[in-house]
Amino acid sequence: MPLHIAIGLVLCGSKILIAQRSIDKHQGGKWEFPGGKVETGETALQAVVRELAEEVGLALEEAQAEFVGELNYQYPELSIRFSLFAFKVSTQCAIAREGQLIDWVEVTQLDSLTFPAANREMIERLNHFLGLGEYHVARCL
Ligand SMILES: Nc1nc2c([nH]c(=O)n2[C@@H]2O[C@H](COP(=O)(O)OP(=O)(O)OP(=O)(O)O)[C@@H](O)[C@H]2O)c(=O)[nH]1
Ligand SMILES: [Mg+2]
Repeated sequence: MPLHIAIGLVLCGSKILIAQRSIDKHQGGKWEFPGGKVETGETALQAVVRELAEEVGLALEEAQAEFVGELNYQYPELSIRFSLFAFKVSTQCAIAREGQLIDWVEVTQLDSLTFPAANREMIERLNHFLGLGEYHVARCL
């Protein structure tokens, strides 16, 4: 059974909230999107709202979430199913409640930061969700 993780893609204008994973954890020291394990009896949506409150002090409502998608990723040591939810917020009022480093970065700069391997596809899904995917320039006849 894969581990089920709920991820919050918290957007404020063109920026997104990221946090640094503590060094002693799986994929420690890398950047992450806030989120965590879906607990027994909880939906992924309930989990993401809880994790965003616990980790970065955001009081969000389930109704504010926009479902972005699900993705599976197989680390050599761990198989994970991620449920991705976007939240559009109007102020950057997150606080690092677990002593972690947090930052708001341009979505277009995510590619230049070090994330766990699973995040490559997560970022692609996010870009697609935001309409920032690949554009095919129409050729004029
Ligand atoms: N939160 C989060 N986890 C990620 C991301 N990318 C990624 O591979 N993961 C992996 O997904 C799992 C998430 O676990 P977590 O450490 O956030 O779980 P949690 O908040 O419940 O923490 P806990 O272990 O302290 O109770 C980890 O194995 C982590 O390496 C990401 O962007 N955000
Ligand atoms: Mg977490």
